[in-house]
Amino acid sequence: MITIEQVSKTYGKKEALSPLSLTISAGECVALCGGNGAGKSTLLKALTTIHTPTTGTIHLNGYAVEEAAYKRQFTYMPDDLIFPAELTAEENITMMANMQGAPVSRVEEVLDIVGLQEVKAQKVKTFSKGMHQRLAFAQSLLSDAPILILDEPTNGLDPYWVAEMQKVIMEEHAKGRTILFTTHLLPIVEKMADRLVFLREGQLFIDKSVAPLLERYSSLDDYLFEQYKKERS
Ligand SMILES: Nc1ncnc2c1ncn2[C@@H]1O[C@H](COP(=O)(O)OP(=O)(O)OP(=O)(O)O)[C@@H](O)[C@H]1O
Repeated sequence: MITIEQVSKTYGKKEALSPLSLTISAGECVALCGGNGAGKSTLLKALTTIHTPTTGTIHLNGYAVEEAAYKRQFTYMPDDLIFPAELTAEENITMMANMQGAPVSRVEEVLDIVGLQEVKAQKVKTFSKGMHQRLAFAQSLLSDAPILILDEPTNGLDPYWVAEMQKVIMEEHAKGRTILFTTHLLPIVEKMADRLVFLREGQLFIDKSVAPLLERYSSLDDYLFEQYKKERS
């Protein structure tokens, strides 16, 4: 369970996130959407302790940020992960497994899941954008922490890998893990998410269950278009 209470973030004079409260139940799959600069990554960075919120509190499965158990509750795929370029894919993932306290046996499994087994001996500097992205996803699968936090996981992937990654995330969801991911692609939200949380200019704009919306609208695009129209009228 993720409990966010009145969390805000200000960078200098810029309020990237206005005080925001949100509860995500254990086992839910939530898509965090919104335009460029809406505050999605800022919220994920607060959740993952990369940034300290300006105000508010966050609990993961009841643990506060200050408690050691907090960091054991989640695994995270950032949108800007930089790997040591001179190390191979396997060396990078092994190093991360050691840092995360994950069993080394898991390294080969995750490289397999993301289809990098055959190129695992290649230095990361030779990798394409999509291969980097799959490696970042692989490291997020090392630990079996109950909450999986993914920042634009399908960014830069070709259609085959978009579908494969969706499949893996849905399998993790089916195992009971709580998933919070950001995306700009509403068809992915339709396919994967139980719930759509949409930020606009650092504020909560929409928080709705996806299935009932898809009973009323032919797509989430149509629903969002209507919300914007309502606002302007
Ligand atoms: N380290 C930082 N210093 C100053 N401003 C920042 C910093 N990080 C983000 N911002 C600003 O905070 C706002 C929210 O940014 P954030 O990266 O959270 O948006 P986002 O919703 O993830 O956007 P995108 O879809 O483009 O990735 C933006 O106006 C951005 O310029």
